[in-house]
Amino acid sequence: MAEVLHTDICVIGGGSGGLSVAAGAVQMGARVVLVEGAAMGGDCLNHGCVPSKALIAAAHAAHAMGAGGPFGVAPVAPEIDRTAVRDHVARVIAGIAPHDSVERFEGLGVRVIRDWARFTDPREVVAGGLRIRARRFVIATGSTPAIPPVPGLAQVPYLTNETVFGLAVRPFHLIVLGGGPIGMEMAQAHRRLGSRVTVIEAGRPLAREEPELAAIVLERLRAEGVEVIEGTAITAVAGTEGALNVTLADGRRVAGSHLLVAAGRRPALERLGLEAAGIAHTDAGVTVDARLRTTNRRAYAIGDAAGQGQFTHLAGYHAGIVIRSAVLGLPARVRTDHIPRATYTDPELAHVGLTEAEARARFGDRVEVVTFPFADNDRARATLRTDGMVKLVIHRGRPIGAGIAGPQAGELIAPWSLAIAQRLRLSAMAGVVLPYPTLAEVGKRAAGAYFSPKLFGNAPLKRVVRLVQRLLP
Ligand SMILES: Cc1cc2nc3c(=O)[nH]c(=O)nc-3n(C[C@H](O)[C@H](O)[C@H](O)COP(=O)(O)OP(=O)(O)OC[C@H]3O[C@@H](n4cnc5c(N)ncnc54)[C@H](O)[C@@H]3O)c2cc1C
Ligand SMILES: NC(=O)c1ccc[n+]([C@@H]2O[C@H](COP(=O)([O-])OP(=O)(O)OC[C@H]3O[C@@H](n4cnc5c(N)ncnc54)[C@H](O)[C@@H]3O)[C@@H](O)[C@H]2O)c1
Repeated sequence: MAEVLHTDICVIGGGSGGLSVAAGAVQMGARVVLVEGAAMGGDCLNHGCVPSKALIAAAHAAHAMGAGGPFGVAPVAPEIDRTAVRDHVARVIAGIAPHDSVERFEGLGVRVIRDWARFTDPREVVAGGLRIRARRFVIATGSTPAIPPVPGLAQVPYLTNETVFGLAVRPFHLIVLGGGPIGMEMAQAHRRLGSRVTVIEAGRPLAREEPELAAIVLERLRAEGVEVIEGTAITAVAGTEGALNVTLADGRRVAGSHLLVAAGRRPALERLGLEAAGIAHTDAGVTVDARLRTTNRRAYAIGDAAGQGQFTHLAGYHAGIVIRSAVLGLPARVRTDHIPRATYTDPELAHVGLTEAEARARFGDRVEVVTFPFADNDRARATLRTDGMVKLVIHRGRPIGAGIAGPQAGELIAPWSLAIAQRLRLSAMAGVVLPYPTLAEVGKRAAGAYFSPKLFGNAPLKRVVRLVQRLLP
């Protein structure tokens, strides 16, 4: 008979969400068991955010060597050692790994079990030869690459986010299936590292984003030589290692050396035995309420497994909600309107709140939109990075959506995340004083663009000003 382990909180999955719950809960005094079946740190550290941003940084360095011409700096062709690039990515992961390690978590007082967890009944999980009975369970099992049912795909060697960062060779011609954030980030990075790249997207690339902002990114990718075929799906795949052929819905064929499948994600639930615990789920993820509680009152689901979006910062935010609820007993509820997202292409693409289309569907004609181009920002001009735009969606004097395409958009979205989270008035964003010359001024100027027509060219205001000027001593 297996040993029974009693605990307050059992966290299943040691990725972005699960580690945050475990660290927070144990340091507040709860007894915590953490079960992780693969590498500590989850997708973000091992196969996602961290390696992708490290690869993008290497690609940026390569691109910069050929981009100095307009500054009077003669471009040179970079010599790229793909083994060294792969090692750089691995070193970045290894540098962060201690923060997510078994040793650190055991040092905090968490009991870490390295195994796959499975529910056997509504209040018991088995893992590592133990029966874990917990007051509360937190399902934080993340997601895995969705592999579309394309004929022939299962028979060819293809890459996913779980294998692409281990490549030590330069793909001669990388075909990317899917033009979402993963597909586009990887397409540009590989192009800059010397591969020919073709992205094939069934619908619109970066479809979730404001179309005019996505268009800025797409134009740049195409200008760098990434071929983007949109509006047609891959319907068949054939070939062997190094010699692959894909057939498109419109009959076209594309031949390439490697294929990266970036067709979305599916929640990693299959190992969990959710039925035994009475936990309902759909293809999108575990069914949760506004407090992230599942249909089993002892269990919560967070992060990618909860199917409400796939971002590390969302998983971290979910963790905070669960800590307040399961550790402190407070009735914390999730908000979704203030969660930002960024895609780390160059230029970057970032958004928080509603898009214009979403806002119009909700508020109709009461929505106002202003835009401001990076071309009118002095820092962008000085650095020759004028390809970009800020787009603000405004309702009753408050920003309810902000999108940015441009250099450092992922950083520049920060004040808008605060503004939307705190429901600040747009006047606060227009009135802030920022250092000159910074890219951050594009946000302030966009907010100012909303007020300019109301202040300048306003006939009643002009009459008041003339009167004041007559009366002033
Ligand atoms: C290529 C790529 C790039 C990305 N870039 C970004 C980015 O720049 N910014 C961003 O915010 N997000 C990014 N993401 C998304 C981000 O990685 C995820 O949203 C995040 O990792 C989700 O955290 P999580 O805790 O829900 O799951 P994960 O971090 O995936 O952790 C889940 C863990 O649970 C474990 N597990 C699963 N089942 C079981 C079980 N039955 N028992 C025990 N353990 C189990 C898994 O092994 C895994 O370690 C990217 C994703 C990819 C694929
Ligand atoms: N910077 C970031 O924060 C970041 C980066 C990468 C990933 N992520 C997260 O990971 C999630 C998944 O990203 P993703 O890019 O894999 O998924 P996605 O769902 O955003 O995009 C997948 C695309 O593949 C297309 N597709 C599917 N089948 C196809 C076929 N047979 N032929 C051609 N196209 C096909 C779909 O139309 C879709 O546009 C993102 O939504 C995001 O939440 C975040």
